[in-house]
Amino acid sequence: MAQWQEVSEKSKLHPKPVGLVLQYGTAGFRTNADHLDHVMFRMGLLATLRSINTKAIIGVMVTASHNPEEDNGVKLIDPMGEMLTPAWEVYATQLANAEQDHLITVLKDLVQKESIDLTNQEAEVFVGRDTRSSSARLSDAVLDGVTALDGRSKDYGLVTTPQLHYMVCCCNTRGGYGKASVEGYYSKLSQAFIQLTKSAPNRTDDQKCLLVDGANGIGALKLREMEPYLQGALKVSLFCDGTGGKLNHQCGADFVKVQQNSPKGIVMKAGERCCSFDGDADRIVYYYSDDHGRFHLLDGDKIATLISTFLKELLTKAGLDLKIAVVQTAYANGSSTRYLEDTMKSLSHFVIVRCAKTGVKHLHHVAQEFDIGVYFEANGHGTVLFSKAAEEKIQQLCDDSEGERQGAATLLKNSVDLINQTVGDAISDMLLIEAILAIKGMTVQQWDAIYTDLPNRQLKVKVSDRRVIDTKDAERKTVSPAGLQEAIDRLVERHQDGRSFVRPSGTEDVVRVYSEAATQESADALGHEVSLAVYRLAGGVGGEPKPL
Ligand SMILES: CC(=O)N[C@H]1[C@@H](OP(=O)(O)O)O[C@H](CO)[C@@H](O)[C@@H]1O
Ligand SMILES: [Mg+2]
Repeated sequence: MAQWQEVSEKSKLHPKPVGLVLQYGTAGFRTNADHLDHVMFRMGLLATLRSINTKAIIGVMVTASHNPEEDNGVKLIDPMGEMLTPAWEVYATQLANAEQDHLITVLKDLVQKESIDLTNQEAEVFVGRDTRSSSARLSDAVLDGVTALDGRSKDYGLVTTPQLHYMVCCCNTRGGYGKASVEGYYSKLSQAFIQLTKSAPNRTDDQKCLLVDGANGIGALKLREMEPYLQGALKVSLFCDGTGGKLNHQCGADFVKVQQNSPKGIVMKAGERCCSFDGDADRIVYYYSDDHGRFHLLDGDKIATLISTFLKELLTKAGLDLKIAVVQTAYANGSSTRYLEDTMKSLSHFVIVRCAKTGVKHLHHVAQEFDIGVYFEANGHGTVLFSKAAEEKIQQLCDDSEGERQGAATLLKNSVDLINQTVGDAISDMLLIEAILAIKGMTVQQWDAIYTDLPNRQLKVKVSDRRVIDTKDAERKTVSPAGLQEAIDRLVERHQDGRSFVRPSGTEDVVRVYSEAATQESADALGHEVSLAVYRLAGGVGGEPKPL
């Protein structure tokens, strides 16, 4: 059993800056890398306790995703590869913020509350990291934390966030989900992709080509490693591969989505299919430039539409009666929701549509309620979940049917294998999208034309305390401060197809404002008007928001 005195001594080697307070945000802790050594050590402790508590392997990923290179962060992974359960986020925050002389009290409290038996209990933690210059020393701090509580650890070194989620799930299912190695990951996904694209025999070399922006991060490294496994079934031209530019700087999925523009320096031919990963390769967005040089973004909403249509068509062909749902957030473009709810229904492709709070953990949870749950945030983070029963029915049909039904079931089965169900995965999502486009013989323009996005705008407002804003209805309405929702309602009414909502960010000290309307001018004006209302009613600081 670990000696508390010893843990306390070891913790002194990872000193906490006195007074520093951090929150476990939408996706773990994230801040300047210089302030995180103690957090990493303590997350090593927490992961070890969680491992004892769940009798399973827990993952710790050192990354700050799409943040600048100077930042870093940590994400914890639960037994089935999903994100850490919210109940333990509270402990994570308490541990990260405890001053040195209070740390053991907080640990003992946790052990007592969760009835963790520290005697003769095995614990194992998997650790991975992204390519940031600070990540190696920070992941060493995590490993120190695990050792301090006598846990075992396995250091996977440089991996994408979804690869580490996959490893955790593989091991905890005793190989049921796959082989827990990067080679196992590459083989599983590549095989499924090759099988799927065999159903598109007329694919031209042109259709096999894809331009990939690796955000100068881990995704670029890993995609390059994976290429031989794909055996030419996909021809990737990789740029922002980390050899020259800076991580996430003027490139990557977040840059492309927020700027609604291509990464700096990339040369795109008209109509050429391009995609961008984010800094830890758990997000992806697609885009292309048309004959007039106009930029077209295909975000998480367009991806969810493509995937759910594909799956729904296969279910119909296979004669499988499985409930399929698409889970979005309030940031989903209104056109996508209308398309999913109305147009697909009229095409006899009925899917259930749900709205969850921002943050993948919320979407994942809702998606688990259905036979098949497709979930995507508008920014390109998402995946598909299949229930055990759904997977079994698909497998059974592969074995027992013939002809068109068996063909459809086999495509479904290969899709299940290609999808990383633990978490959004840029590489897995990319391969699935490429396979769907190939099988449907669809160009990126045709995909884009499924529906037209409503013009929209995302803005940020600084307030003295963003917690004064409370929301309901999956963040689509505010309940406080008083009068804000009424003000937003009045402003929205003045714009054709207007919609707007505000919520406190979980990763930055700002209030986010979203607006959409029939024209860009209108969306921008509405965004500005709502920003002003937030500024006036929710304690804005600094100068008043200016019109765009
Ligand atoms: C509008 C938006 O894109 N919000 C992002 C952002 O959360 P905020 O709570 O909005 O800061 O970071 C999250 C973690 O990466 C991501 O899940 C989420 O979608
Ligand atoms: Mg990310």
